Amino acid sequence: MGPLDQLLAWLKTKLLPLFEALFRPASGNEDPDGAVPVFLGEFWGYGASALSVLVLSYLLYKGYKALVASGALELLYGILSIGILYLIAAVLRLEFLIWLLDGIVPTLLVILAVVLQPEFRRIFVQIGRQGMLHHSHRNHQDLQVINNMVEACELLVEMSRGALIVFCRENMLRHIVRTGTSLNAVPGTELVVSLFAFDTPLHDGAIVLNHSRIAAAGCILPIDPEEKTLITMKSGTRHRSAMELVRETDAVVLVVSEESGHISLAFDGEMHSHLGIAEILEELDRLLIHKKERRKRLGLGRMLLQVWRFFGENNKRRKERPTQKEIEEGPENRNRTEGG
Ligand SMILES: Nc1ncnc2c1ncn2[C@@H]1O[C@H](COP(=O)(O)OP(=O)(O)OP(=O)(O)O)[C@@H](O)[C@H]1O
Repeated sequence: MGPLDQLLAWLKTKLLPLFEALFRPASGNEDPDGAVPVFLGEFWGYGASALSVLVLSYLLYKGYKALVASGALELLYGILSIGILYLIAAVLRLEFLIWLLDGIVPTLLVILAVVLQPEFRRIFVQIGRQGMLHHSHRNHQDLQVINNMVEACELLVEMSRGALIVFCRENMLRHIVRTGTSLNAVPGTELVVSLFAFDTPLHDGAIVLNHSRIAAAGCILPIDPEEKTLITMKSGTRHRSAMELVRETDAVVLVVSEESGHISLAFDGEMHSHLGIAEILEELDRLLIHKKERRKRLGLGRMLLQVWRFFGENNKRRKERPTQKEIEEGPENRNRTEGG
């Protein structure tokens, strides 16, 4: 008998009786299938209900997070409104309304499924990419790295170059990193400027930052060819791809426009253009740095200084910010108007 056979025989003699004992039905609480562990026998009824509630809560929580991250929260509000309407109709016994809703709701659901197909797609992409059992931890980014990236953006604006800088949060964006050239480099200002400022092979596409390292450069972000919202109609593919990424994932993206020299920040399904540098830094700090670290770093004095700087910059920006009319007219007309 070889050592493997000996091990198997030992496992059989030791473990089999243990398993049999474990899965024997509890006395007085006979389980017809005999599949309930004996030590759980007494509490199985409560345990099963608690487990179901836990699993359901977890699924609802994950579903809600996917909805928020996919920017399709309005969809949930719409469905909830119909549910509330139903409830009111049932409580007040509004027979006609109930009859009407009974007739309309199934058709409405079909129409919703067709019209909101892109939103549904995003929700499922979100769930698929994150995974239901994804461990929730915030991707750590250093304050220094954030400062470096914003500084690099400012330098690139001066050089009239564009850039796409993606910060990962919980989603590590492996599917995006795979499309580029792996770097695993320290994100220094000079390196990022060198990547985007010259027509080298890596200047096209995006860099992806993961745990305060540049995971890859030259990455391709997704683009929805059917996207036709106002922002995307006026923007080129760089801005559209950033929008699509923050709709599908929880990433935060810095976009430097080669054309206009604007630095925009995209996150949570929205693109924020016309932000001041202080506001961008403030937002990145809020979005990417762990709360505990921020609290530690920001003593009361520094926090007041930040608030002061934030509002100062905000006021200055508000004065400089173009009106909706000026945005629609475009930069050439604006300059002409300004010049008289
Ligand atoms: N899907 C994408 N993924 C990554 N990078 C992209 C993608 N689409 C475009 N880019 C980058 O954006 C660059 C400029 O694209 P385009 O001019 O269409 O965008 P834009 O939004 O008008 O930006 P800009 O205001 O800088 O001109 C491309 O050369 C490429 O480097």
